Amino acid sequence: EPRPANMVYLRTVDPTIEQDIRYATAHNFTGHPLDGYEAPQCLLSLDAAQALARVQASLKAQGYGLKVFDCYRPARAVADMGRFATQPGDPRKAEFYPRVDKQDFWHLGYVAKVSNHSRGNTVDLTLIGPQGLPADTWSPAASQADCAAPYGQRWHDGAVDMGTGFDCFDERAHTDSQAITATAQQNRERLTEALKKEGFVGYSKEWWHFTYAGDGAQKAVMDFPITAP
Ligand SMILES: C[C@@H](N)C(=O)N[C@H](C)C(=O)O
Ligand SMILES: [Zn+2]
Repeated sequence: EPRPANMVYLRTVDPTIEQDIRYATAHNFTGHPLDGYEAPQCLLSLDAAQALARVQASLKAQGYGLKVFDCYRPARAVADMGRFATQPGDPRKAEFYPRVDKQDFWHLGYVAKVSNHSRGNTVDLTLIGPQGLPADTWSPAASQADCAAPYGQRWHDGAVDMGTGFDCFDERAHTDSQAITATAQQNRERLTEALKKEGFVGYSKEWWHFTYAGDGAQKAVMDFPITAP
């Protein structure tokens, strides 16, 4: 399956949006790079990428910015997540899902059987800002800190305090959670408001997950691999 012409590299639309494509690395809830991520690149539909660039511009005017963790996700990567749940081993449980069994990700709403990410209009992202601690450099030997631990104690991804880390499968990651600090609640609101103005719809179970609804039509699921430009 070739890459459709309307699926573009976000870097070519807005090189100022930071990228840390976790599923191209082992620093994600499965502990391995996912099938189909041959390069750490954010691909999105042109409409979604241009809308995200407008969000970035509006956040920059406020002294903030975006960092994306996942964009287009090949269907084979979604299948890889499904296989992970059926196989023994939890190499990254202590960081990403210390209070949840991996078999429960689907019914709890943390992972989709068919993901909108595979339609090219959905993005996982966070907010960069002046109060953010500098990003740590990850290696497989890095110790695992609970993704819902207080801001100073969990993995520093370069973002401001969002209440939890990315892909933290925990009730504190629910967008409207009251079990996080007032600062983290304000940061979630700033991120959500900026995205909403440009047509992105959030997700109640994951503060980082947004789908661009501005172009209306439901898109087809795709499975071409993510490769270097
Ligand atoms: C796995 C997580 N990053 C995510 O995107 N979850 C939603 C529900 C999905 O899989 O589409
Ligand atoms: Zn997502």
